[in-house]
Amino acid sequence: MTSLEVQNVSKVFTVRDHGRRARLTAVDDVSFALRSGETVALVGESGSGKSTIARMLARLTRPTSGRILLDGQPPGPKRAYRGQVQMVFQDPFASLNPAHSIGYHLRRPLLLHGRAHRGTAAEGAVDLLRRVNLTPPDQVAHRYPHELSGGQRQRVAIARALAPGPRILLADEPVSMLDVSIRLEILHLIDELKREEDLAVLYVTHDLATARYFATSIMVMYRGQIVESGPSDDVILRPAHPYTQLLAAAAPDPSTVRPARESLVVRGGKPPATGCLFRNRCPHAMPQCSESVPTFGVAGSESHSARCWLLAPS
Ligand SMILES: Nc1ncnc2c1ncn2[C@@H]1O[C@H](COP(=O)(O)OP(=O)(O)OP(=O)(O)O)[C@@H](O)[C@H]1O
Repeated sequence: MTSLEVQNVSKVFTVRDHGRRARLTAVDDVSFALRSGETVALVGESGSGKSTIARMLARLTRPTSGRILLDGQPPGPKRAYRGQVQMVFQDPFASLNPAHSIGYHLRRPLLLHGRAHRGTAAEGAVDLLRRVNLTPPDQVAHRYPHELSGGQRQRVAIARALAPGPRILLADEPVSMLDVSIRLEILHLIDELKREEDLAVLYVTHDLATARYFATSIMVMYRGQIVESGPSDDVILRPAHPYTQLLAAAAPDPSTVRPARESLVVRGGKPPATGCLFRNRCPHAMPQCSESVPTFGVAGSESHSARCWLLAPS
């Protein structure tokens, strides 16, 4: 069983604020694990730090502090790590090179990661296209990105991510740029591949409905922190943190899929710098919320917890 463990990871960016250098904590002391055969959804509004987490796991950016362990070990060289951990990006239009054929996009990682040699790479590419249901695969291999629809391109991006034979797939808003009508197909494809290949999947999304449907567990992020996590149904049906409650109340009917970017955005005044970062938007804020934010278990579920004083045992 493969696992990717995130231990107390933080990411601080240096940004310019009115011409002065300032520190922006994009991810603040986050811990969780991804395991084979499970999808973990990371949900939260825009700017909460979801992509920064995915990018740190893909080793596209370094954590400022904390550790990421692959099967209990500090990850080795980047190429070997990328053979195990692959990412699918949000924008299928930007992620493929218009100058190269689809077959080229797939042969390259097969060769680079030693999964094929010159004589077998073309066949390997066709096999990958078959696995993501792009038919007829031998013809699709000769096409160029501009000849494909957004959904087909995202299937190619998924095929390319599968090429090195990864154990972990990071899917950063994989359907948010696609036509609503094909989003579920792509999410079902990722789900099928997860089951067939026993992948561990991180699903980054704004959308609570698909998070609940496709993920084993959900983590809710607010301003760089995971404020609630637990089994998907528990988090959505019995949200414990006032922020999750707000998201769940604003979410669409779970049987439909729509871009939830707008629906998840809730408004408030200037955010606090310490204590509970949500307290200025919280209808239940108490004096102790300005001091510390402990994590409490939610009664009735072993793995459901939230960072909120409302859950303190009386
Ligand atoms: N390279 C960077 N330099 C400076 N700030 C950054 C950088 N990347 C991200 N940030 C900031 O970090 C915070 C978290 O951004 P991130 O993209 O991780 O959020 P997100 O939850 O993925 O948002 P979205 O859903 O819009 O993609 C934001 O305030 C963002 O502006």
